[in-house]
Amino acid sequence: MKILTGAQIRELDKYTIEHEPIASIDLMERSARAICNAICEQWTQSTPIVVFAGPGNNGGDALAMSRMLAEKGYVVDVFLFNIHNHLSEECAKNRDRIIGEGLVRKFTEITANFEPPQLTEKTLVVDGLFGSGLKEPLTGGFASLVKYINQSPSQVVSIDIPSGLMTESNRPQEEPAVVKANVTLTLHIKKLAMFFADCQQYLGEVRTLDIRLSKYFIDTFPSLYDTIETSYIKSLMLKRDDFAHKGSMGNALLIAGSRGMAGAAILASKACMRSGAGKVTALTPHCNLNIMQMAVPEAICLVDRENYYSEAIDTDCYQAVGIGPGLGKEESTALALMSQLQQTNCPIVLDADALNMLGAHGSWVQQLPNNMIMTPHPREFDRLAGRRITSDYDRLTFARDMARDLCAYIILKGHYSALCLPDGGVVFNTTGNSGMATAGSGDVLTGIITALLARGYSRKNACLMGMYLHGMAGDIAAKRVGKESLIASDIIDSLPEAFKNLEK
Ligand SMILES: NC(=O)C1=CN([C@@H]2O[C@H](COP(=O)(O)OP(=O)(O)OC[C@H]3O[C@@H](n4cnc5c(N)ncnc54)[C@H](OP(=O)(O)O)[C@@H]3O)[C@@H](O)[C@H]2O)[C@H](O)CC1
Ligand SMILES: [K+]
Repeated sequence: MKILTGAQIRELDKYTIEHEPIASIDLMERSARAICNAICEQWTQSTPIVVFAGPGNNGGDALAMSRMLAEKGYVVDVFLFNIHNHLSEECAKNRDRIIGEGLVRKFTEITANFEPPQLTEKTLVVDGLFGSGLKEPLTGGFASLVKYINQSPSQVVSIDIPSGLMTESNRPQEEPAVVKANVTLTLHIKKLAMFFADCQQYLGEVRTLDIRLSKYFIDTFPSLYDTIETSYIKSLMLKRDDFAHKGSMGNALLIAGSRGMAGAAILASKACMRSGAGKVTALTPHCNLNIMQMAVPEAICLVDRENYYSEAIDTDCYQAVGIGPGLGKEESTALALMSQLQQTNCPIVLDADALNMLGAHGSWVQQLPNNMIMTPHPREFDRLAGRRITSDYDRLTFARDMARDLCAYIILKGHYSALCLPDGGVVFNTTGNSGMATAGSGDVLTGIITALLARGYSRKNACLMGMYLHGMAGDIAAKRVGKESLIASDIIDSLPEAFKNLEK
């Protein structure tokens, strides 16, 4: 599903209104009906409802929904904030309708001073103050109201997006004036902010309500942001030739491990073997040779004479190289890495210490050959960026620019891992869970993507499929062992089932 910006959503609204065609007020009626139904599914008529409506169409949605809830027998108190004596056309129409019907218990239009109502544990607050039309952080009276709502013991449902949260960029504020919702009922399309870790505290459970906005517009309108679709990933699956042999299924090399970090090399190599590569070779320090051979007997081992990776090797016989898990940060390792990158012609995945070493030698980042795949977690990325990152949006924007400038594929790992592409596009992954926040999980991803590259997937497809499979295997593992106990090996053990799901 594409993710549209606030400005694009306004165009989508306009397009739907013109081409369905549907009157703007009726589209609001449709949105309000969807919101009303969602609330009725979760809360009964015995729940007293307090609605805070703003002056724009978010407020209009809230007013129309209040009328519908009252028609269904809910006890609803409505507060409409019209401080500047200006309401959007649809908001004003819905104010007149609500007054005309007279079904809500209390309707108050606030033009100056506001005496807040009592909000108890039983109350359900519906937040329809501001939606996608918010222009800047809330201040003054609205900030105080948000604080009042957040300090109350009431459950809160936000319409479209919690009031105070911008649809895209949210800079950190000392005292953020953003509603903390228990449930966010977002209209038709998730907003970009909903994919960021630093916005999750405001969103609660996010439910997307279908309000039948133009499918044609969404399908044809170019968007920078997208999410992975299962059907698309399934369509990418390469078929295994019946006459395949290990030499035709991809020869992958992993440069991983150092003294005390054999585990990273083992996890990456096992994941690589489990992801379809015909042959996996691990280049690892001599001190790790025995443990490697015992733990991953399927892999071939090449050894470095030092206790760390110290020398670049010839990679002409490999179809993909993954570098970084557990590599350490010796200066000679960093030099070997740069020399390896210059002399390797096949696709390369850079992870963990490979990224940390690039971050430590700031100017090296700009010297990277084109088409690198990088899989940083937030801290690794911030080191690579070499400047202070202020928010998840800031990080994503910087990663997008970097992917374009370096012609690279950057996977920003997180709950919704984001693949930033050389053409400026971003694709969010939708599989995975918090149990995967565990040591070695990233090494597994490196192994998977390296295998997929060796198998013959393009860089973009290997990244998409790798993120998706990694998350799906994590989800399968979480079902089996639970999120608390999940370890990286469980993700590898679940890869066969994840692959089988894609073949269905
Ligand atoms: N396609 C859809 O998803 C549909 C969405 N709908 C709903 O409409 C809102 C968006 O409505 P819009 O009127 O564009 O915007 P808002 O209601 O969010 O807010 C606009 C008003 O807020 C004022 N404003 C903006 N920033 C601030 C601020 N920092 N402090 C105070 N006031 C602010 C703004 O005032 P201006 O003077 O700047 O104009 C407006 O008065 C969307 O979220 C959905 O809920 C439709 O119902 C149907 C389809
Ligand atoms: K809202």
